[in-house]
Amino acid sequence: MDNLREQLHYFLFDRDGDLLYEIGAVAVAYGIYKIAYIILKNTVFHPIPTFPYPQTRDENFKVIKNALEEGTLPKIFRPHFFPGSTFSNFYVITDFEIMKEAFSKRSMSNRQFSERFECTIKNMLRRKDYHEIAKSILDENDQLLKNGVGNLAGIAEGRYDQFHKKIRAQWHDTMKRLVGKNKLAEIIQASTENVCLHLERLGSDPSGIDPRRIFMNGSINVTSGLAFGINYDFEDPEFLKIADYVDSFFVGVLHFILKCICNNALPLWTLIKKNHENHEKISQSDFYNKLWLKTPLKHFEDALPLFHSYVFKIIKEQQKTLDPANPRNLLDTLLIEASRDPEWGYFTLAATIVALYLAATDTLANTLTWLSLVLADHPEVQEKIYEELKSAREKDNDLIKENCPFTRSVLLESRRLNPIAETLVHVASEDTQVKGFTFPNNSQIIGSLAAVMHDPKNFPEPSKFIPDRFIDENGEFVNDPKVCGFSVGLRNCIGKSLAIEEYFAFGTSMVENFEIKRIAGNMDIADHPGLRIPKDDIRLQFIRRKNKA
Ligand code: HEM
Repeated sequence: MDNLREQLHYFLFDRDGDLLYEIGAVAVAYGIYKIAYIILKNTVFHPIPTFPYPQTRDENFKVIKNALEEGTLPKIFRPHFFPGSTFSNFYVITDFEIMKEAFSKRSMSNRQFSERFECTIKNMLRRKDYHEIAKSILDENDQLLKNGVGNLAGIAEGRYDQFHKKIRAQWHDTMKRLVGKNKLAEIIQASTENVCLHLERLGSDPSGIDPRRIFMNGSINVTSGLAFGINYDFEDPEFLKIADYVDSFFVGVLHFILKCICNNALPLWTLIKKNHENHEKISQSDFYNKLWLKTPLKHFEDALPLFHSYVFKIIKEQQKTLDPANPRNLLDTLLIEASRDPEWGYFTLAATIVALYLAATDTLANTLTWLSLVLADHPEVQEKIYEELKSAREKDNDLIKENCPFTRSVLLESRRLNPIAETLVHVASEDTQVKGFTFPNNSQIIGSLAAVMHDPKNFPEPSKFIPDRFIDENGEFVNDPKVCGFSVGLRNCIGKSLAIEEYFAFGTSMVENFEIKRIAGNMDIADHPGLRIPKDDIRLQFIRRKNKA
């Protein structure tokens, strides 16, 4: 013991040399070792390679396509958006089987949502006097008002938990009920007629139009039909208001998501704002809001109370005639649920309906716009569809899908050739094994649907438009699940079957009623940060057919 004490004394005080220097040297060596360890672990020894994944969809698609052609696209990779992402826990899956297995797991079916996300939303609601708005419209004794804001994770947010499953179940129940009563077909038919009316009015102009706005309106109207049972005329001032809210949301939604991500990712939590007399705490969210104040984020945050107020007014109206035994539309179903489940607060309910408007609009409008472009380039395909629809109608005036194999093949091929979106971000809620690889807890995962649909292993000559790609030797249409534009698994697109119905109805009426000609633009992809969509210089002419089918 004495020996040890002596040795320590010698080491610290008696020998030559500067102790601080030595401690410093050890610390630096340890630091270098740690950095080298992290770099090597995340590069050379990481089981998943990094790969470029540009932000804008035009660049992104180019990179993915090239890699698929060269056979160099990894089945899973970590995107290098910027150098630091080598160390991030972000993954992109490009292989269909891996994606299917991953997204069928509950632990891989969450969205990003956290206490900080909730705070961002709460702060926004506070700034907008949201509670006062709801109070001024809804009745004082309204159960919805008593429930408060409710669960802040709407239909496209939050964990894959009991509440999320309930929302999905209620949506699908409503759909089934409406299909059973033939209501859904009526709603879509009414919108289809409106779409054709406007294509004729505006699209016959020889200089052509970008038809997106008309398709967007068609989709907005279907959502209004489902949610509230209202079929608007596209020029109705109430309808124009909704279309305006939807537009404002699109201008700002990416900024809002960016703000939530910054809030979630950065360590900064509360700042102290000093003003002359007192110290006031401001949250990180308020701080970013000040930075973003004059940007499109403002459009988003300003549109939110307006859009929600609109929903509150309809709620108040609809409650007067609500029959709990006989829900007429989605809003009725949700109001009945809110009367027994306090998680359904006024924010949850309005946000769910607004999310459906948003999710349904841009996606479907651009899918239809790609279809119109493809058809414009292939007049012979238009004619073949036209003839098929004509004879299908002769058999049965209601268009029975089974009688239209070629049409269905073309519709599916256009969706395959022109995928609109990748999946939203999925978040792992625990370490999860998928085909031998462990996605760590909290990792974020995107499924590249474009990669699956353009992989030559899944679809030979994937860049070619092959109209009868999905017709078998007996002339029957055969669906292929690898055309997976609605994603796969537990968190796939909730509106998939509705979108397919709308796409069929709008697409077939377009060909039955018009010859489509391209006047300007091409198939180039816009430099959009979220969706893979045509550029806005496209112009198409819709010439009314003389012998309508
Ligand atoms: C052609 C049209 C559409 C396409 C290509 C499309 C595609 C997608 C995709 C790729 C996702 C992400 C799935 C994932 O992260 O795994 C999604 C989610 C979603 N879609 Fe669609 N969609 C379309 C139309 C619609 C329609 C018409 C509605 C509703 C009326 C809708 C409602 C939603 C909702 C609510 C989500 C979020 C689901 C969740 O987080 O649980 N979509 N959609």
